[in-house]
Amino acid sequence: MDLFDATPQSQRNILNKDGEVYYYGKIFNNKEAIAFYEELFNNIHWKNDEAIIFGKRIITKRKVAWYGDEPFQYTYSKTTKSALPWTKVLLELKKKTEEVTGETFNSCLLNLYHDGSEGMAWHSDGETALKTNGAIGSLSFGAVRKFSFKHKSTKEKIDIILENGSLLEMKGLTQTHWLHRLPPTKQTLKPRINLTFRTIEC
Ligand SMILES: O=C(O)CCC(=O)C(=O)O
Ligand SMILES: [Fe+2]
Repeated sequence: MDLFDATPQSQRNILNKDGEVYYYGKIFNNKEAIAFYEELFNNIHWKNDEAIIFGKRIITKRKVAWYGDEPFQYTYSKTTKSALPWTKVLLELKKKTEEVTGETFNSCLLNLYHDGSEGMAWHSDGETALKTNGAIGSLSFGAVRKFSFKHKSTKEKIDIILENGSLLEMKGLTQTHWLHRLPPTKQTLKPRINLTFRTIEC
Protein backbone atom coordinates (compact mmCIF):
# COMPACT_ATOMS: atom_id res chain seq x y z
CA MET A 1 0.00 0.00 0.00
CA ASP A 2 1.28 3.44 -0.90
CA LEU A 3 1.83 5.65 2.15
CA PHE A 4 -0.11 8.43 0.50
CA ASP A 5 -3.21 6.26 0.61
CA ALA A 6 -3.18 6.65 4.37
CA THR A 7 -3.82 10.40 4.57
CA PRO A 8 -6.88 11.99 6.25
CA GLN A 9 -9.92 12.40 4.02
CA SER A 10 -10.48 8.63 3.81
CA GLN A 11 -13.54 7.40 5.55
CA ARG A 12 -13.36 4.51 3.21
CA ASN A 13 -12.86 1.08 4.68
CA ILE A 14 -9.16 0.25 4.55
CA LEU A 15 -9.96 -3.49 4.77
CA ASN A 16 -11.12 -5.09 1.54
CA LYS A 17 -13.20 -7.74 3.30
CA ASP A 18 -14.31 -9.31 6.61
CA GLY A 19 -14.24 -6.18 8.77
CA GLU A 20 -14.23 -2.40 8.82
CA VAL A 21 -11.35 -0.07 9.63
CA TYR A 22 -11.63 3.68 9.14
CA TYR A 23 -8.71 6.07 9.36
CA TYR A 24 -9.93 9.60 10.06
CA GLY A 25 -6.43 11.10 9.95
CA LYS A 26 -5.49 13.94 12.27
CA ILE A 27 -8.55 14.99 14.27
CA PHE A 28 -6.38 17.34 16.38
CA ASN A 29 -3.93 19.92 15.03
CA ASN A 30 -0.24 19.68 16.00
CA LYS A 31 -0.54 22.13 18.87
CA GLU A 32 -3.51 20.32 20.41
CA ALA A 33 -1.90 16.92 19.85
CA ILE A 34 1.32 17.97 21.59
CA ALA A 35 -0.65 19.37 24.55
CA PHE A 36 -2.62 16.10 24.91
CA TYR A 37 0.59 14.08 24.61
CA GLU A 38 2.28 16.03 27.43
CA GLU A 39 -0.77 15.91 29.64
CA LEU A 40 -1.16 12.13 29.22
CA PHE A 41 2.57 11.44 29.55
CA ASN A 42 2.71 13.32 32.86
CA ASN A 43 -0.62 12.56 34.48
CA ILE A 44 -1.74 9.07 33.49
CA HIS A 45 -1.14 6.37 36.09
CA TRP A 46 1.33 4.46 33.88
CA LYS A 47 2.48 0.99 34.94
CA ASN A 48 4.62 -1.63 33.27
CA ASP A 49 2.42 -4.29 31.78
CA GLU A 50 2.53 -7.84 33.05
CA ALA A 51 1.78 -10.84 30.91
CA ILE A 52 1.97 -14.60 31.27
CA ILE A 53 3.58 -16.04 28.18
CA PHE A 54 4.22 -19.80 27.92
CA GLY A 55 3.57 -19.97 31.66
CA LYS A 56 6.19 -17.34 32.48
CA ARG A 57 5.39 -13.99 34.06
CA ILE A 58 7.01 -11.20 32.10
CA ILE A 59 7.10 -7.44 32.58
CA THR A 60 6.93 -5.46 29.37
CA LYS A 61 8.91 -2.25 28.77
CA ARG A 62 5.77 -0.70 27.31
CA LYS A 63 3.61 0.97 29.94
CA VAL A 64 -0.17 0.68 30.18
CA ALA A 65 -3.13 2.16 32.02
CA TRP A 66 -6.80 1.27 32.14
CA TYR A 67 -9.68 3.68 32.82
CA GLY A 68 -13.46 3.31 32.71
CA ASP A 69 -16.99 4.19 33.81
CA GLU A 70 -16.73 1.65 36.63
CA PRO A 71 -13.80 -0.26 38.20
CA PHE A 72 -14.21 -2.96 35.53
CA GLN A 73 -11.97 -5.99 35.88
CA TYR A 74 -10.22 -6.58 32.62
CA THR A 75 -8.19 -9.70 31.85
CA TYR A 76 -5.79 -10.17 29.02
CA SER A 77 -2.56 -12.09 28.62
CA LYS A 78 -3.81 -13.94 31.73
CA THR A 79 -3.43 -10.91 34.03
CA THR A 80 -6.28 -8.93 35.56
CA LYS A 81 -6.49 -5.17 35.87
CA SER A 82 -9.07 -2.93 37.47
CA ALA A 83 -10.15 0.29 35.70
CA LEU A 84 -9.41 3.68 37.28
CA PRO A 85 -12.03 6.46 37.19
CA TRP A 86 -11.94 8.79 34.16
CA THR A 87 -9.86 11.96 34.31
CA LYS A 88 -11.16 15.24 32.86
CA VAL A 89 -8.84 14.98 29.84
CA LEU A 90 -9.74 11.36 29.14
CA LEU A 91 -13.43 12.28 29.19
CA GLU A 92 -12.72 15.07 26.73
CA LEU A 93 -10.87 12.67 24.42
CA LYS A 94 -13.64 10.07 24.79
CA LYS A 95 -16.26 12.66 23.83
CA LYS A 96 -14.33 13.71 20.73
CA THR A 97 -13.79 10.06 19.69
CA GLU A 98 -17.51 9.37 20.17
CA GLU A 99 -18.48 12.43 18.11
CA VAL A 100 -16.25 11.51 15.18
CA THR A 101 -17.07 7.78 15.13
CA GLY A 102 -20.73 8.02 16.14
CA GLU A 103 -20.12 5.23 18.68
CA THR A 104 -20.13 5.16 22.49
CA PHE A 105 -17.43 3.74 24.77
CA ASN A 106 -17.21 2.93 28.49
CA SER A 107 -13.51 2.22 28.94
CA CYS A 108 -10.06 3.00 27.62
CA LEU A 109 -6.79 1.07 27.50
CA LEU A 110 -3.72 3.32 27.16
CA ASN A 111 -0.28 2.28 25.94
CA LEU A 112 2.99 4.18 26.21
CA TYR A 113 5.75 3.04 23.84
CA HIS A 114 9.00 4.76 24.87
CA ASP A 115 10.64 4.36 21.46
CA GLY A 116 10.57 2.25 18.29
CA SER A 117 12.00 -0.80 20.07
CA GLU A 118 8.64 -1.18 21.85
CA GLY A 119 5.60 -2.38 19.96
CA MET A 120 2.74 -4.84 20.24
CA ALA A 121 2.71 -8.33 18.72
CA TRP A 122 0.00 -9.73 16.43
CA HIS A 123 -3.32 -10.07 18.27
CA SER A 124 -7.00 -9.25 18.01
CA ASP A 125 -8.99 -7.49 20.68
CA GLY A 126 -11.47 -10.28 21.32
CA GLU A 127 -11.37 -10.64 25.11
CA THR A 128 -14.58 -12.09 26.50
CA ALA A 129 -15.52 -8.94 28.44
CA LEU A 130 -15.42 -6.83 25.28
CA LYS A 131 -18.68 -6.28 23.45
CA THR A 132 -18.71 -8.71 20.50
CA ASN A 133 -17.99 -6.83 17.29
CA GLY A 134 -18.06 -3.59 19.30
CA ALA A 135 -16.25 -0.62 17.81
CA ILE A 136 -12.79 0.38 19.06
CA GLY A 137 -11.65 3.99 18.70
CA SER A 138 -7.86 4.39 18.69
CA LEU A 139 -6.14 7.77 19.23
CA SER A 140 -2.42 8.29 18.64
CA PHE A 141 -0.17 10.99 20.10
CA GLY A 142 3.57 11.49 19.70
CA ALA A 143 5.80 9.52 17.34
CA VAL A 144 4.32 8.47 13.99
CA ARG A 145 4.24 4.67 13.74
CA LYS A 146 3.24 2.01 11.24
CA PHE A 147 0.27 -0.19 12.19
CA SER A 148 -0.49 -3.46 10.39
CA PHE A 149 -3.42 -5.78 9.82
CA LYS A 150 -3.13 -9.46 8.80
CA HIS A 151 -6.07 -11.59 7.70
CA LYS A 152 -6.29 -14.71 9.87
CA SER A 153 -6.89 -17.13 6.98
CA THR A 154 -5.58 -15.50 3.79
CA LYS A 155 -2.58 -13.89 5.63
CA GLU A 156 -3.07 -10.79 3.50
CA LYS A 157 -1.39 -7.72 5.04
CA ILE A 158 -2.49 -4.08 5.10
CA ASP A 159 -0.32 -1.33 6.59
CA ILE A 160 -1.30 2.14 7.69
CA ILE A 161 0.62 5.07 9.15
CA LEU A 162 -0.81 6.49 12.40
CA GLU A 163 -0.08 10.20 12.71
CA ASN A 164 0.20 12.42 15.80
CA GLY A 165 -3.35 13.41 16.80
CA SER A 166 -5.04 10.85 14.55
CA LEU A 167 -8.03 8.56 15.02
CA LEU A 168 -8.44 4.99 13.73
CA GLU A 169 -11.65 3.02 14.18
CA MET A 170 -11.97 -0.77 14.04
CA LYS A 171 -15.45 -2.25 13.93
CA GLY A 172 -17.72 -4.96 12.52
CA LEU A 173 -16.01 -8.32 12.02
CA THR A 174 -12.47 -6.90 12.16
CA GLN A 175 -11.44 -8.65 15.41
CA THR A 176 -12.92 -11.97 14.25
CA HIS A 177 -11.05 -12.11 10.94
CA TRP A 178 -8.00 -9.89 11.29
CA LEU A 179 -4.97 -9.61 13.60
CA HIS A 180 -3.26 -6.27 14.16
CA ARG A 181 0.11 -5.21 15.53
CA LEU A 182 2.36 -2.25 16.14
CA PRO A 183 5.65 -3.41 14.62
CA PRO A 184 8.89 -2.37 16.33
CA THR A 185 11.11 -0.09 14.24
CA LYS A 186 14.73 1.09 14.49
CA GLN A 187 13.72 4.46 13.07
CA THR A 188 11.65 5.87 15.94
CA LEU A 189 13.42 7.30 18.95
CA LYS A 190 10.53 9.28 20.44
CA PRO A 191 7.64 7.97 22.55
CA ARG A 192 4.11 7.33 21.33
CA ILE A 193 0.92 7.22 23.37
CA ASN A 194 -2.08 5.24 22.16
CA LEU A 195 -5.59 5.22 23.60
CA THR A 196 -8.09 2.54 22.61
CA PHE A 197 -11.65 3.34 23.63
CA ARG A 198 -13.71 0.19 24.04
CA THR A 199 -17.00 -1.16 25.35
CA ILE A 200 -16.89 -3.62 28.21
CA GLU A 201 -19.97 -5.72 28.89
CA CYS A 202 -20.55 -6.86 32.43
O1 LIG B 1 -0.75 1.05 19.88
C1 LIG B 1 -1.66 0.85 19.08
O2 LIG B 1 -1.86 1.57 18.11
C2 LIG B 1 -2.58 -0.33 19.21
C3 LIG B 1 -2.63 -0.98 20.55
C4 LIG B 1 -3.51 -2.18 20.54
O3 LIG B 1 -3.68 -2.82 19.55
C5 LIG B 1 -4.20 -2.58 21.78
O4 LIG B 1 -4.02 -1.92 22.82
O5 LIG B 1 -4.94 -3.56 21.74
FE1 LIG C 1 -5.29 -4.26 19.84
